[in-house]
Amino acid sequence: MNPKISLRELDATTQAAVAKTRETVARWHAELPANNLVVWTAGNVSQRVAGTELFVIKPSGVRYDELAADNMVVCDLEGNKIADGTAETLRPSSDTAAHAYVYRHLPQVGGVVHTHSPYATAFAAVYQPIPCVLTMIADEFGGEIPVGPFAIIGDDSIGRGIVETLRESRSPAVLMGNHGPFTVGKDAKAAVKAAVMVEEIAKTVTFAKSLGTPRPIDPAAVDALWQRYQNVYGQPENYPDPN
Ligand SMILES: O=C(CO)[C@@H](O)[C@H](O)COP(=O)(O)O
Repeated sequence: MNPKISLRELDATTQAAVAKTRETVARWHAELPANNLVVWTAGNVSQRVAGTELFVIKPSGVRYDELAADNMVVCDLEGNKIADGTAETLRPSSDTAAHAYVYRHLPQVGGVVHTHSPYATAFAAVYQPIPCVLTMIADEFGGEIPVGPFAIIGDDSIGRGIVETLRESRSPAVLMGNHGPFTVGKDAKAAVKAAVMVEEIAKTVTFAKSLGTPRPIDPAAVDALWQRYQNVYGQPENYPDPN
């Protein structure tokens, strides 16, 4: 707990930004069960509060149908809950330290997601990177999806493993060994999309392996696919985003 920071004593602009981020993070948690990425409470989403040293994350162990903006927990970038208006006893996600480490060390990251989605987690269990054998992998991940080191929850070791692995890759997803996928993005929506996509392609590659040997895409083609998808696909930046 960081009692030194009290939400109601922050300026009105920051309070408004926190309120908007709480709504956003609550909304994107609903996509985890909706996309079959979690069972029970086994996954979490966070988003940096733009322009501040704060981020918002779900409360630990709370069912997705009980999550709402007003029970989203506000933390400083060390992962300490601030006096955010929720009950003092309401604890942030057990992965808060990992999310906080990512925000401290990857300033371009605005959203983090962790799940135990079955197909991606199976690759984490056998320490197998997901090879770049599909155009959708090249589009979204820019190459193979890497495996990160095993680390026990409770300190900065998971976060350090995520950051050190992602720094060596274009991928917004890392399969933490013996644990499961963590994904990052410019915001919670982008990180949730990466979590949905990594599970989908892990499933397809698993099926492909049962049919034969998946064939990696030529690296030059991967680069071309990734550049197009990142810079041309979809609508221009100013397209009105309802979320
Ligand atoms: O991997 C773990 C626990 O080992 C966590 O990811 C939980 O599965 C989700 O925890 P909360 O966000 O509900 O604390």
